[in-house]
Amino acid sequence: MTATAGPESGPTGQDDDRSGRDVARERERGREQEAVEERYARLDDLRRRTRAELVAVRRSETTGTHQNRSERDSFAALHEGRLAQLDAVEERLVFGRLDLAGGERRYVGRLGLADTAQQRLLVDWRAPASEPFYQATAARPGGVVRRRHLSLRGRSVAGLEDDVLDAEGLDDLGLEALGGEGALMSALGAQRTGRMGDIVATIQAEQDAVIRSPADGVLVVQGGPGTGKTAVALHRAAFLLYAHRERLARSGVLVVGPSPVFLRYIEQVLPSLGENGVLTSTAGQLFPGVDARGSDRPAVARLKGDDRWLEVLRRAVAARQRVPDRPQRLDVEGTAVTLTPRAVARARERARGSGQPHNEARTGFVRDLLLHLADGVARAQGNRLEPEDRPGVVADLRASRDVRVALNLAWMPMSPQKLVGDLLTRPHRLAEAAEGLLSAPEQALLLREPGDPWTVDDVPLLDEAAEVLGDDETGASAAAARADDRRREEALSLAREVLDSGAGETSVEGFTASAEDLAARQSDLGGPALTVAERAAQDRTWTFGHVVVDEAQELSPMMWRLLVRRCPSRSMTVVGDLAQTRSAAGASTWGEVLDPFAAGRWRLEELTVNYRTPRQVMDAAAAVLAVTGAPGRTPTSVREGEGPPVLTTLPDAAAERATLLRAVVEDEAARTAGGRLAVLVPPGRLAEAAGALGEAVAGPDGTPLPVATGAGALDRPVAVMTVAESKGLEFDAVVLLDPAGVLGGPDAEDPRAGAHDLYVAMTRPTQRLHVLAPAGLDADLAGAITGAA
Ligand SMILES: Nc1ncnc2c1ncn2[C@@H]1O[C@H](COP(=O)(O)OP(=O)(O)OP(=O)(O)O)[C@@H](O)[C@H]1O
Repeated sequence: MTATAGPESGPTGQDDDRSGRDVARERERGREQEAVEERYARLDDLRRRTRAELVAVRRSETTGTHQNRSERDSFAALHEGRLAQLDAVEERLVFGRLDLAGGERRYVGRLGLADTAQQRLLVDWRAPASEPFYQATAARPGGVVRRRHLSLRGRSVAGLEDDVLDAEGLDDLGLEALGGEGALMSALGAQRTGRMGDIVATIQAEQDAVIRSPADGVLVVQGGPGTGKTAVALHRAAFLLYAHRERLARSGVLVVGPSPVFLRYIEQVLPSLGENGVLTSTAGQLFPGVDARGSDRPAVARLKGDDRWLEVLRRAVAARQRVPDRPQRLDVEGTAVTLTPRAVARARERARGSGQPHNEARTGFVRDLLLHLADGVARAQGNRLEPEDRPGVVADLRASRDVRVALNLAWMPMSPQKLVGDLLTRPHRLAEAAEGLLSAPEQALLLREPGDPWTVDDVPLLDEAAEVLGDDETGASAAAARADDRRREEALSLAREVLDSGAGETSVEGFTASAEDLAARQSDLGGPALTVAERAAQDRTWTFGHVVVDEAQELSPMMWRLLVRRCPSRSMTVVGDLAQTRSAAGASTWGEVLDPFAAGRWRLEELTVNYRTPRQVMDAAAAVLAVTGAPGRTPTSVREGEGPPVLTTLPDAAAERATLLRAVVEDEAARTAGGRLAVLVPPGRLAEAAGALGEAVAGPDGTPLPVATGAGALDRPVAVMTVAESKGLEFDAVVLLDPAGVLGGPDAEDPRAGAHDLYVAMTRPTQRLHVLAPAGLDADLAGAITGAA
């Protein structure tokens, strides 16, 4: 049962004419306004106090020791962080109220607040006490009599909506079910802004169960388009940070998304939930120092994602540990010594036997051979090598060019970039490592020009190579990492002492300064105060407390290996939709992907309701999947739309095509006045579409509406992008150019990929889809698009 009291149901005439019910509603809204104001007043008060504390810390004298300065900077950073969190919750601070059977009333909001007497004013949406707000139903009220949604405009209560879960338990108010637009519907009907927003006020029960699911193991969230997978994954990250703050503040949370544009699309969600410390990254950015943007052709991507590469890389490294064919004469300060294959083979055997990675094992290899050669130098000079002479002789050997060259040829120190780069650009290197593993045609496919940029598909190869190679600074960075760990431990115990003294108190739930927060800052002794996320981004060996992977169906087995290295605890949230897989290296079942590294440790949850795409458009997208031979389970749309997609035939002549495209875009822009529009195209049509639309189209009132492609597209009213770029995004209206072109590419060998691309494109709009197709479109496909099939 739902009752609403919003502006539309408010007073319409003179006071005298108001029905008793209107008066009751108005009075109720007034009461809620008071409650809301009290909570904002408390928030303002906390902001003032935090600001004052920050000023005091900044002004405080320190005795000037390194430790004191560091402590002061850490507290300053902590207050700054808290202030940012308090500022982030301004909008819709309070959005719900629970009335419980025993008479208790709980306000639910974006953070927890208590008054000066420690009486609870507001419950954080993530706290257990808020759970019934999302979970209670009429069938299972769980002690909830009424759930109230409050909608705010600024700090004013603009509307109330009640779910009466237990009419028996209700008191005097007696709001009747008006069945008006609920909070959810109005959230879904709102115009898009180009950026994803949070959904705290309207999380649905099936989504809430996923968000609050325990942190351990791999949670796979499978769901069709628009089911809120991305929203749920981000809210889950915020929930886990709340529920496990101690642990996660120190180890960090990583969110992996499909593209830089997507990361920009979601960038405001976590900060708006008061969480700033999460590292977001594309798969192409997961190897520090490399920012891979492009992908390989599907056949190449599939090959690079294959775990045969483990053996290829192992062999490629082994091939850099070489025993010379014959003895070599080396000049050491005028003395000739001989390096025999036997000596090299023995040293290699021992170094390999150490079990260390290549670059680290090299230290032992070199030491062995230098000692061996030192004996040779002494013998050549007719002496016995005395222990005290050894360092001098070894220094001579190290200075000898001949010795350096010989040792490098036998065991070359190597970077991952060099190892993988050589394999991809030098046929003989690849052949030597891939013999019997990759066929000659496969090897030919992999080869590319030297100097070509790294691709996303190269990233897991680089990371795997780094594992086999180890540190190339002969252990220097490992030692640095160990020193770092030591500093972190020291900082942690210092932070605990500081907190034990009571200096970190706050009355904001969930914002309690933890020793880990402080330690995370303080361990940057001497350097700029890096956050955990910033440090993690620079460190390939960083292990995160939790990893969230969006669009996970696209990742190859090699990429999964990389992710597991970043999160050995396997506390992961993996969201995706197998029906949207476009990468040739991606998944067709979750078991196939997850069993190799998390057998028995992953669980599947499904989301079944599409909150984005209107019903008629979703039906058409499902029909398209069916006729293109890639049927899959599709979600049910929660909203009715204006109608099925419109299909218009494109003329043959280029100029006429451009005119039509422009006219359609201008018409759609007029209908979505102020909203966001996307023109989605197969890659081969990007230039044509961008050229036809130019820098702007005419807006409804004649003002120009800017058009953009690429990274800037999200901020413009009209975005022109390929279907691949539109993954995970949404727009009020979509104009889809050339569906057969989308279907025919990108991978002729894998028709599934084209069908899934078309499905992705068709499910991006929240309002309308207009398809423009060249003449001769397959009749079944046309029927499916227009809903006639
Ligand atoms: N409970 C909710 N309340 C309000 N809006 C919601 C809710 N759940 C989802 N949405 C909205 O629905 C839209 C789709 O959500 P989201 O992008 O997370 O879906 P998705 O499953 O990741 O989609 P896709 O796989 O197609 O990219 C977003 O605008 C999101 O804000």
